[in-house]
This record gives sequence, structure tokens and C-alpha cells, in this order.
Amino acid sequence: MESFTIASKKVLTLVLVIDKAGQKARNLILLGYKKRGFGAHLWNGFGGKVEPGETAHEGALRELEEEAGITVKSEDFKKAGILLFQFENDPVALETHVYKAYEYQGQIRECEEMRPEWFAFDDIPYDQMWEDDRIWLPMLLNGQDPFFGRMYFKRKALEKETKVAPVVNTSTSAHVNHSTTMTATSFTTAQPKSGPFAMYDHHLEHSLQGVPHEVALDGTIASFEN
Ligand SMILES: Nc1ncnc2c1[nH]c(=O)n2[C@H]1C[C@H](O)[C@@H](COP(=O)(O)OP(=O)(O)OP(=O)(O)O)O1
Repeated sequence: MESFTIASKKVLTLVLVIDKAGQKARNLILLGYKKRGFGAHLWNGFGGKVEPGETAHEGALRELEEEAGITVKSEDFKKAGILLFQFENDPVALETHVYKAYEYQGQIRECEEMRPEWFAFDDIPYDQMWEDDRIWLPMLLNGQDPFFGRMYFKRKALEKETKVAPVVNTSTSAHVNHSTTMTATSFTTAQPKSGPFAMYDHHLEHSLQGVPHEVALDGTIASFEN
């Protein structure tokens, strides 16, 4: 897979907060509707880039507070795995550290980037999420973690501008050229499913001896966190 070679990577975090309701009520997961930026118009966990000087654990807690308004005690925060996202013809991979929490403190609130909402486990909006989520999220919810996944994405064919057919104005019989141009943004808004990327391939490993801590540039696990 020549076009998926990694030269460098960015470290990101992704946090899933779960409310285990007990036997009678339904288990719930907190997702956020991303209002802007990378992955806009998709539901996702909370997270973002790890800042210089931060560990992934610290960055994940910070992003959860910024995006959902809640805090989690370090001891209630569990590493669920690493997902390495690679994009065709893009040498920068996204090494995403995934965490889960069953307890939290504070009031959940919306921010300018994310709109949080609880979903029952059997009502998760997978058709409005990144395509890889339906592969690993059920594993996380069933306690089949830690996992390590490599997900390969191809950019959808959006670079070329798409002309919409001219419209005939029947009242005047005039041929009005309303041809418009579809941009990546309008495509994403109209068809939120998987955003402007399509998943091309994936490899998922679990039952690892430890939780992956870092991924080497050749895509293999560099070290474990125990
Ligand atoms: N494919 C896929 N599946 C599931 N989750 C993700 C992906 N790709 C991703 O990037 N993500 C997650 C990982 C992060 O939680 C976010 C992306 O973070 P981003 O919004 O770019 O980071 P911030 O630091 O918040 O960004 P700005 O504040 O700088 O806009 O999506």
C-alpha cells in the first residue's frame, strides 16, 4: 500500500463516556455532534490534539472538559486502545488514543464545537459517524478492549467540481442556467455519512498483552502502557 506510507503523525484523543444504567434501564453513551472543523456534522466521542508537554491521558481529560463541560477522576479513566488513521497520499497519520469512563462530575453542556447528547446502545447513529466507529465501538461497549486498529481512508472524489444540470424555467420557457458547484462542504452537509472520506481498509487487533502506548512510523506498536 504505497500511498498509505507514514512519515509523521499527530497524537489525538477520543473519550467515550458511558452511563451503565443497570438491568432495567438502557445503557447510554454520550456522543457529541461536531459543529465545525475536521469531521464536522458527524457524531463522535470528545477529544482533539494533544498539546506540547501534555500526555495523551491529560489531553483527553482537558478536551472532555472543554467540549462537554465534565471532568473524570484519573482513576475512573481507562485506556481502551489506539486507532491509527491513515489517509491516502497523506504522510501524516493520526494516532488516536481512545479512553472510556463510567463516572463523571459536573454538568454536561454544549460548546461552540460540540453538541453533546446521550444515546442508548441500540440507537447509536452509526450512519452519521466515522465509518470505522461501527467496527471498534461495539467492542469497547462490550468490554472487548484494549484494541489496536489501523484504519485506511481514501478521499472521496470531491476535488472535481460537480455541475448540477441546468433548470428549465417553465413560466417563461427560457433556459435558465442554474448550474451550481458542489463543494466538499455542501457534500458533507448533505451527506453526513462518513464525511468527505471513505474507509478503504482496516486491521484490528485485540487481546493484546498491554494497552498500546505509541505507534512507530512503520505502523507497528512501538511500546505498551501497562
Ligand atoms: N476516523 C475517525 N474515527 C473516529 N474518531 C476520529 C476519526 N478521525 C478523527 O480525527 N477522530 C477524532 C479524534 C479527535 O477526537 C477528533 C479530531 O480532533 P480535532 O477536532 O481535529 O482536534 P481539536 O484539537 O479539537 O481541534 P481544533 O480545536 O484545533 O479545531 O476526531
